[in-house]
Amino acid sequence: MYASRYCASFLRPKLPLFELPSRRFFAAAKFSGQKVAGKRCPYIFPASLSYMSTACRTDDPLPPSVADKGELLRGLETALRSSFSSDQIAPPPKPLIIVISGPSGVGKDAVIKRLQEVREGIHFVVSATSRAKRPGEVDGKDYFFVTKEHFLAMVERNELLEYALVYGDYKGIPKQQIRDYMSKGFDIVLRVDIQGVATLRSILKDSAIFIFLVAESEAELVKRLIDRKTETPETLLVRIATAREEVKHMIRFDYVVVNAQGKLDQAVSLVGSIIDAEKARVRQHSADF
Ligand SMILES: Nc1ncnc2c1ncn2[C@@H]1O[C@H](COP(=O)(O)OP(=O)(O)OP(=O)(O)O)[C@@H](O)[C@H]1O
Repeated sequence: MYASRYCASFLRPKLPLFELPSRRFFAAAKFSGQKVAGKRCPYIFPASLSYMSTACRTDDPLPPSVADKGELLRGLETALRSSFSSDQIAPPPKPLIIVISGPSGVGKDAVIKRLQEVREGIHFVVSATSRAKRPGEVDGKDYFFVTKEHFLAMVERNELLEYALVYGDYKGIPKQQIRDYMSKGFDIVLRVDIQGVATLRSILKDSAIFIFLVAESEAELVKRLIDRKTETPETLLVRIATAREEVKHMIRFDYVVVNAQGKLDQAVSLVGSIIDAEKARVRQHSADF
């Protein structure tokens, strides 16, 4: 495992408490930055220390024994006058809110479903809707299917983060569900129609990431909608006309992901990479609503 061994040098005169590591592994080097085995030592201890020391790698394949490593570590701690902390250096990533939007039929549901299958710790917030259930949809899984009256009562009680009237039906996001899952450490995925994006941006600002899903072309999007067999020619027309308008709002998003025909996994993998990158940010998103 060790391609090289460590060597260090410690100038003896000012090291009263310090035991020199065994000579078997540590060749003496006279001062920081000195060449050892033909290489300049990359690690240089501050010159303000009461002595100078260096640690560098040579090409010697022999690893130091466990005892020697322990000895070296203790020596380094003594030199630094503090022990090495085992605390995590990077702060633990905070749960994210990921907003996914895009034209009707682009594959929002398909991408989210697959993302949940391949990635742990994702909670897809189940929206409430007043639209009728489509064949195969499950109440509480795909949506909470409620009556228009029930939906408006939820609005009245301020239970929704955002809601909109989409193609004659209400759709909205229950706040409590987000709070509950974020407190358990889950990343939250919200699926909203384009008109909800502007509202969510104004509420969540930079505390969420906004991903716009597109097909590779308009022609592919139309084919996909036809193949889904859920639309009449009239509703198809409305969805396609709306999709044309929606693409103009891409600028509101942080990322655009192409969900190309037959390449669902590629789109899902890109969404996963975006989430990973966002979690590695130094200044993390923090939601407060
Ligand atoms: N990459 C893909 N390749 C082929 N077919 C896909 C792809 N992604 C999704 N589909 C299919 O396209 C159809 C539309 O997908 P989906 O219902 O997920 O879209 P949506 O954006 O959620 O639509 P809506 O907003 O109307 O609910 C579905 O039949 C789905 O299985």
